[in-house]
Amino acid sequence: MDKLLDIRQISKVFGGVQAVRDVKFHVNTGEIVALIGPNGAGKSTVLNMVSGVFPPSGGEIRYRDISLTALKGYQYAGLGISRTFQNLQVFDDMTVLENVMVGFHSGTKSGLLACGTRLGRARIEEKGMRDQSHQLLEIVGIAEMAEQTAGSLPYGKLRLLEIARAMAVAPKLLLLDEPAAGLNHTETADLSRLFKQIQSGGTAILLVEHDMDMVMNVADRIVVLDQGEKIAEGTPDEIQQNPKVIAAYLGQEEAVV
Ligand SMILES: Nc1ncnc2c1ncn2[C@@H]1O[C@H](COP(=O)(O)OP(=O)(O)OP(=O)(O)O)[C@@H](O)[C@H]1O
Repeated sequence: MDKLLDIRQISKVFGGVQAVRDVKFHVNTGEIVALIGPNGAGKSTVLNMVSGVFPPSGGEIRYRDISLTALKGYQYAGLGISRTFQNLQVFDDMTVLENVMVGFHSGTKSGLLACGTRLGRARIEEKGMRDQSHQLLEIVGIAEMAEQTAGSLPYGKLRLLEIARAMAVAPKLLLLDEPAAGLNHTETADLSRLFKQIQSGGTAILLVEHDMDMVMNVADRIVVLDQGEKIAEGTPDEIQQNPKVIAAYLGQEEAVV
């Protein structure tokens, strides 16, 4: 399998806090990798470095043959990396469909300004965007809510909306930060199926998640962080039996076993 994302010994220091230290792992094309660990282990910090929110203090992140470490956040457009956030980022007053269409703007040839003034190519692209946005809403299972304002959706559906929007750029790599947070058991199971479906379309997923049922169900491989360092990596079966992982989780409310 091809390495899509290669994280090479990255570190992050915030003031005096060493949030991440020499972490190394990779994600293959079309693979689902879960990044787990107790609270404060450094998972979100790794995701933020991969998605260009801030650079590593040390080490390198390679995506295909590009060094992400050298890029600014805005240079990520068009790379095929997309993400969702721990805290929902939807526009409450816009419709569900419009929220998904926002996700297309970085990928359109005419750009946001031309779309706004509805000139030639922009209009054509907008029709295309509407159709594709509808398809994405169908994939995540909320197409019947397309014309409702996003603010009227229940929490679980908003999570699906965020994923539909992240899919607008047809990502090769989807970064998900705690997508199951606040979801009930049925919603979590539905989301797990959706991730498998997204994977079958060729998209790789790097998933930060506390819900161990979801992680064990969907992940091909799991990377475990504790206090900023990688302590284990393996298949779900291997991780569930790893003594270091069990010890790291002792006293945490989310048990691995
Ligand atoms: N912007 C920041 N400034 C200072 N310290 C930070 C910052 N972001 C994270 N940290 C610290 O870095 C460490 C790792 O935090 P991080 O949020 O990456 O952990 P996490 O594994 O995602 O935790 P959780 O599961 O609770 O979300 C923590 O000690 C945290 O307080």
